[in-house]
Amino acid sequence: MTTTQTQTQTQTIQSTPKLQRHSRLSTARYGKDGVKVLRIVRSAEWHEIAEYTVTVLLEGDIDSSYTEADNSVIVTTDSIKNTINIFTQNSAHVLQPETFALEIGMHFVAKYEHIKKAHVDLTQHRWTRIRPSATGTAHGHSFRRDGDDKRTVSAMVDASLGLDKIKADLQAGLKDVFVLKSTGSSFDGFIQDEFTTLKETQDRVFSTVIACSYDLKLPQKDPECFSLQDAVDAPLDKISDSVRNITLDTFAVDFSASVQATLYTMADRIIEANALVNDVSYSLPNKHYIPIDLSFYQEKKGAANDVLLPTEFPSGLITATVSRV
Ligand SMILES: O=c1[nH]c(=O)c2[nH]c(=O)[nH]c2[nH]1
Repeated sequence: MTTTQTQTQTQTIQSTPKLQRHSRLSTARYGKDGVKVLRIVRSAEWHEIAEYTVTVLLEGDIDSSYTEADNSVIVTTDSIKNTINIFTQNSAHVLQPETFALEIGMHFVAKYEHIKKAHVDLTQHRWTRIRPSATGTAHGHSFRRDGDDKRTVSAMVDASLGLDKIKADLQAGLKDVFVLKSTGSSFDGFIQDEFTTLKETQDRVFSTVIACSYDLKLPQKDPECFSLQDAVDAPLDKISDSVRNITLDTFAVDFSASVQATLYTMADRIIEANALVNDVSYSLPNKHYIPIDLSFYQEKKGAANDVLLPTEFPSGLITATVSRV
């Protein structure tokens, strides 16, 4: 193609009249999803590690990138990924997931004037120190993935009113905590009508994959403006441990009258034990294990329900948010 041909084509494209608009942009948020990082914090023989999957989404004066093909307002998602990697290397808070997420969010609203909000979601994968049998003590640099469950953080930094009036929303939680108790759970007294086939039971398997999220109300030195120090000063790891322990202890020890009742007890205890937590949400799928009828084979009819069929779907799904009174 000659230069003249190229120019003519370019002119044709540029002179295309703008289409009449039938819409407006209501909301827009963009960024990088699923950025995976492992940080090693080295100190002689003792290493600390943190593995995260991070999502950063930005909001602000970016509408023209959608409506006018104006890329001049775009901090590329590639740069967002690079920023996460660089903060993972340089941050003094990298081992404290809530503070780390807030720090990344603060960076984007401070660095780019037209970026008003940053949403940082972070999942922390479990690594626990191996205790070699020769010593019985925690090893300095060897770890094992002791479970699928993860710690979660969802941080939002809002500088819409200016950098001297920053607001921060912070939720933390856990997810993918797969638990099962083989007794200590009943379910009866529910509505009986022409749609009901479920039998009442005083003894059933209770299994669920726990997802829990709690809002954190951080005390602020300056009530008008959030600062990272507010997160540094808060006992965030202690709260996380407390939520995990209460959730697992309640599930294990309490007799369950229903998934709903167990959910409420867990959340109520978390609010009682943690002054900075005012709202707790749970999502508890009821993973049904259905007794397999072996009465055709067993000598004794109605043999104990010791063999069950694990079913993934359909599952019940019990959710709620519980708030401080
Ligand atoms: O704990 C339960 N809650 C329900 O709402 C329900 N529904 C159901 O079929 N089984 C159960 N179990």
